[in-house]
Amino acid sequence: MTDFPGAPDVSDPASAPLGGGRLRVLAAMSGGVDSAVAAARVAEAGHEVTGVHLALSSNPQSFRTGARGCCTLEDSRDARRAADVIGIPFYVWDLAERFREDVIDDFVAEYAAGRTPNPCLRCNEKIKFAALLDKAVALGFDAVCTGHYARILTGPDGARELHRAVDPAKDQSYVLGVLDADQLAHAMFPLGDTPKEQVRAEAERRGLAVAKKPDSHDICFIADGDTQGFLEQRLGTAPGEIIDVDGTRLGEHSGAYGFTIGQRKGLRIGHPAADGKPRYVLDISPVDNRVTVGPIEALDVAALTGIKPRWCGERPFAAGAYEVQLRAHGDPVPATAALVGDELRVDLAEPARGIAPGQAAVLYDGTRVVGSATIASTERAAAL
Ligand SMILES: Nc1ncnc2c1ncn2[C@@H]1O[C@H](COP(=O)(O)OP(=O)(O)OP(=O)(O)O)[C@@H](O)[C@H]1O
Repeated sequence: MTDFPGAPDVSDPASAPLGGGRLRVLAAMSGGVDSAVAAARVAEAGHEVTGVHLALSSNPQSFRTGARGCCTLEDSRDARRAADVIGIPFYVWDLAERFREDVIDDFVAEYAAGRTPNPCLRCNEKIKFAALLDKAVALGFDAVCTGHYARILTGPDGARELHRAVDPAKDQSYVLGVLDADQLAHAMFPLGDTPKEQVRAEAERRGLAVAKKPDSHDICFIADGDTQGFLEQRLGTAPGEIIDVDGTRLGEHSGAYGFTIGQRKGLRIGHPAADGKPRYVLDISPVDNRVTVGPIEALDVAALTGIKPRWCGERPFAAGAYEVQLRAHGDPVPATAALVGDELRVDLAEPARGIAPGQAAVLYDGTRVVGSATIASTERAAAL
């Protein structure tokens, strides 16, 4: 039915969440090349596709700083033009209020609490596969299709499973690890089998004007990339101390929230540490507004506890050996994982460096995403 590998065919059960045949699919179109090609593939495979762009900023012009953020007016126009080329109906839905509450306010609150959130994961959890999917299902759509790089495969028992994309540089399964079985049953990721360069070439062949549009950067609502400035605008300044692991005062900061575990650059340390070695952020304490720094080896973590564990797909979790990924672009680490009460305990087979509370610990069994939990605390590999 289609020339493109990974395109969901109407006769392929893995692409047919609700029993097969021609599906009514809502394609989430950001105005970028990935979601345009994803929508085109699903339409070409014979499904009935409607495009929707989400307006996620209440002031889209404010995102226009030259860098590519999300949902500028230009993005919305690009998405509409792509829908026209594909030949599908297109709408803009305003989810700015939900996005502000569930993603931006949460992002600010997490930093204020000394944690390092992942807003893309939060957006998938609360916006794309909650608010958007709920609305889609209520309107009679069978599935939501996005340009995420991940694969949905059918396991030996017939259950749908989330897997890493074949292009490791583009794999987004980490930020989709929060999806439960029901959300997975209504999701389509048609690009998971294709390297990004092929997606661009395909966009060109299909006459999509976004073929050469640059990729969006990490945090779409901070278009200039200045997270520190963004947080300072919302949280103000709160001068406090930077102290060494032994309690020595080394300098000061203008707000503990501006730091991330493992950070080295941007530390205003007035006095060198006693051992003369460079210092890295080890701990952020919003209660006493203190940032603790130490030598690089103090960042090595041997174990962690994750809260709010979620299992991706239908298979129940079983304690055992897995790989765990601890940040969006990090390498997976061999580990054993078990539930202790309602928390996930993960013991790493080798120490991992700079693990920040607030990030997700995503468990993998080979390429399959098993589930995820939010890192709440870590245990150092060696005593200082
Ligand atoms: N404003 C939006 N409106 C509708 N869908 C969106 C929007 N932003 C993101 N998405 C959907 O979520 C997917 C993943 O978002 P992400 O920000 O990672 O985009 P991306 O990988 O740069 O893809 P694209 O090239 O389509 O922008 C997109 O491919 C798209 O399907």
